[in-house]
Amino acid sequence: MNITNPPLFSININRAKRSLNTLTVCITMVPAISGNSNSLNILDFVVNKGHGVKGLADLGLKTLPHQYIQPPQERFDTSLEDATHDSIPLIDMSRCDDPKVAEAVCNAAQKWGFFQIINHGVPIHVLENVKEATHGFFGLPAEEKNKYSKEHSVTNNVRYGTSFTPEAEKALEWKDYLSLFYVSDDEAASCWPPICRNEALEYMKSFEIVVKKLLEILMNGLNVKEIDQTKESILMGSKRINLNYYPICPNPELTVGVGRHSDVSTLTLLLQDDIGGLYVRNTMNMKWIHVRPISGALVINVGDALQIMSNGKYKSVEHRVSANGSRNRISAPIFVNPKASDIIGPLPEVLQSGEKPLYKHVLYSDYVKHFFRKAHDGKATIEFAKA
Ligand SMILES: COc1cc(/C=C/C(=O)SCCNC(=O)CCNC(=O)[C@H](O)C(C)(C)COP(=O)(O)OP(=O)(O)OC[C@H]2O[C@@H](n3cnc4c(N)ncnc43)[C@H](O)[C@@H]2OP(=O)(O)O)ccc1O
Ligand SMILES: O=C(O)CCC(=O)C(=O)O
Ligand SMILES: [Fe+2]
Repeated sequence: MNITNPPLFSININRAKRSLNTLTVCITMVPAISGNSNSLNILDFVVNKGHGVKGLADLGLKTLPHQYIQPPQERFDTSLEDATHDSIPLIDMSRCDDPKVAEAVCNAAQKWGFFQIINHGVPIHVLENVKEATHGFFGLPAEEKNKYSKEHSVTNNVRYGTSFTPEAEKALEWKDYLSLFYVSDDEAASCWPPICRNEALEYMKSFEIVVKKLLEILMNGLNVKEIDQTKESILMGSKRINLNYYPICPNPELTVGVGRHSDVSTLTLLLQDDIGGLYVRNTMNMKWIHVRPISGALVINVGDALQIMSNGKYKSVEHRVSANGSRNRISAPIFVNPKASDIIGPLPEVLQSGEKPLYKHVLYSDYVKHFFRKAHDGKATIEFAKA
């Protein structure tokens, strides 16, 4: 990575004084992070002490710490990117039994890997509640949030973190997250943070019907006529909700909110607020398309598990998120996945006609662990399953 002249930190004291918590942080942390090469202290403040990038933003930094400076080829040139007028398909699910809707869903999954849906049946108040609960969680003091970090969480199923894999990344990403893996209502009631657990659970449950419908349509497009119990487990045997928080960034042009990656899920359903910043690769010309926020809509994308099961027919497309210089952004993806113990590979129905398998069979948890052990690297994860 090419980093020249790492910027010095400068802190806006008035902004930092706005809350007592932040003031405490400010007094105790300024000496520790005011150098220009003190990477250990930034990591300590953001990762170990659990302040996250929100903690940095609350200090009112005027320049981005050098640890967040991405190499030039990974940065955003939003003037170029917003100039492309392509957009991913928008599909109205109110007549989801209409063959035209099924055709639109299958075409979008093949051509774009991404689409937005409206009239999906998830009540607006459920979406609004989870957005509010996300702001609630990230607004908690660092000590509270840090109870859910990898080091302190009572379970692996609940994890508060920052960036993606800080220990493996050459440059960090400007995002904090809370990841909630669903095991049971009882486990959620005892382990998920009280400030967002009911809202996250209600959100996850309200999706069940539309997820099943989408998978039924997509399976039909692969000649899979019935989703029996085995298929149901492989397609949607596990669910994870992430609540993502992208605070205001002092130099958004130098960093990313999330780097280029594809999801390892079967399908991802994503709720974003009205701020924007999600970009999807147009695989036909390799340009980036902005996913325009549409009130009440959900963004759907194919994940690697479905690309593998469909033998490449449905595309798990690279996407990334920009950082924002003026507004805090949140998003809430639900990752619908195989179970960790499932073996995934191209479905027999897809290979029936003699098509050559592009992927081998892999244990799904091995695939996910491979994804989580490295930094974001575009479409490289799927190499792990190449035949
Ligand atoms: C955070 O920023 C992100 C996240 C994403 C996510 C995109 C997705 O598509 S998430 C969907 C993933 N699928 C599942 O969770 C369902 C299946 N589950 C499993 O296979 C397992 O539960 C497991 C996730 C592999 C964890 O199994 P476990 O036995 O508990 O293994 P560990 O040893 O604890 O973890 C393995 C390895 O992964 C790291 N890790 C685990 N959970 C998370 C998490 N929620 N977030 C980040 N990293 C996680 C963990 O640190 C371990 O690494 P080690 O180096 O410590 O061994 C997309 C974009 C983003 O920016
Ligand atoms: O925040 C977003 O819009 C997308 C986040 C994302 O790609 C992810 O969490 O996998
Ligand atoms: Fe993603």
